[in-house]
Amino acid sequence: MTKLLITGSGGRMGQALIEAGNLDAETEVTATHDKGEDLAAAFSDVNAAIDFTMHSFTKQVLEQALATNTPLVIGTTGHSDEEKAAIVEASKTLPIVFAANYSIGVNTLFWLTSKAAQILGNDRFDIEVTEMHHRHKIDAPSGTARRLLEILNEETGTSYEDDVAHGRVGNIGARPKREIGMHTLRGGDVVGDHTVMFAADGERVELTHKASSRMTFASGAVRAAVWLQDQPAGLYDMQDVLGLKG
Ligand SMILES: NC(=O)C1=CN([C@@H]2O[C@H](COP(=O)(O)OP(=O)(O)OC[C@H]3O[C@@H](n4cnc5c(N)ncnc54)[C@H](OP(=O)(O)O)[C@@H]3O)[C@@H](O)[C@H]2O)C=CC1
Ligand SMILES: O=C(O)C1=N[C@H](C(=O)O)C[C@H](O)C1
Repeated sequence: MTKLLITGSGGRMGQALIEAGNLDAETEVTATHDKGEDLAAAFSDVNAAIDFTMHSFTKQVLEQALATNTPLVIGTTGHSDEEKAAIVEASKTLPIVFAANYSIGVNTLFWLTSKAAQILGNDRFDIEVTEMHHRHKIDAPSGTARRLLEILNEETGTSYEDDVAHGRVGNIGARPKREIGMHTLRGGDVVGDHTVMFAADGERVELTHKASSRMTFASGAVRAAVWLQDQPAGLYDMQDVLGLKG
């Protein structure tokens, strides 16, 4: 039985993770942590920790995971480059899964996006990405959309800094071929929608994923925590857990 710590236990994902961790036959949630509580005590007797909280809190979670040699699943999004570098550094001595999205459907969307970009390219096809989330989400674009853009950048030889256009306004002129449009929508209780669109003269391909329950992310993260028990130190993502690489 894998003993799990869930940080951010009072949050939307924290609640789903407690449910998923106690539903899985191989895991049990034996420790929880929320703001203001003793983090070191929470890490004292667990086999893995799952963190879906706030980007600025990750540093403290990494410190405790390193101090107690506890494998870590990170679902939090919105990290700065410096915060991401701290995760990479910690993964030299600790097994860590760090993924913008733990649903099997979105990880299939990542794979499909890569294949579609290889086949269609960005010469005849214009590439646009949209995402929509609930009104409470604090980072934009979503971590999942950032990962989709990374994949599209890799496949088309474009860059996030130079070629991604975040929304459009005014007399912007005709669309440059290399441009990838990124459009963020926020409203209501939307759990998470992502679309990658390839639009050409005469035809259009749209790849869409819509999450309707946070349990899809939570059960994926619990699966990642169980998988992590047998892994050496290193930085992994959900594609590794699902065996979708290669
Ligand atoms: N990778 C994936 O598959 C998914 C990732 N996410 C990501 O997970 C994160 C959390 O999302 P969500 O659950 O909706 O957010 P919530 O705001 O509902 O929950 C965040 C939780 O973290 C706690 N928290 C915030 N700051 C701190 C801190 N400094 N110290 C300790 N605890 C803290 C909050 O406590 P308090 O309420 O007291 O502030 C709250 O319990 C986001 O980054 C989101 O993008 C979400 C879904 C799927
Ligand atoms: O904050 C959320 O809710 C979500 N965040 C993740 C992201 O930023 O991609 C994953 C999911 O779409 C829900």
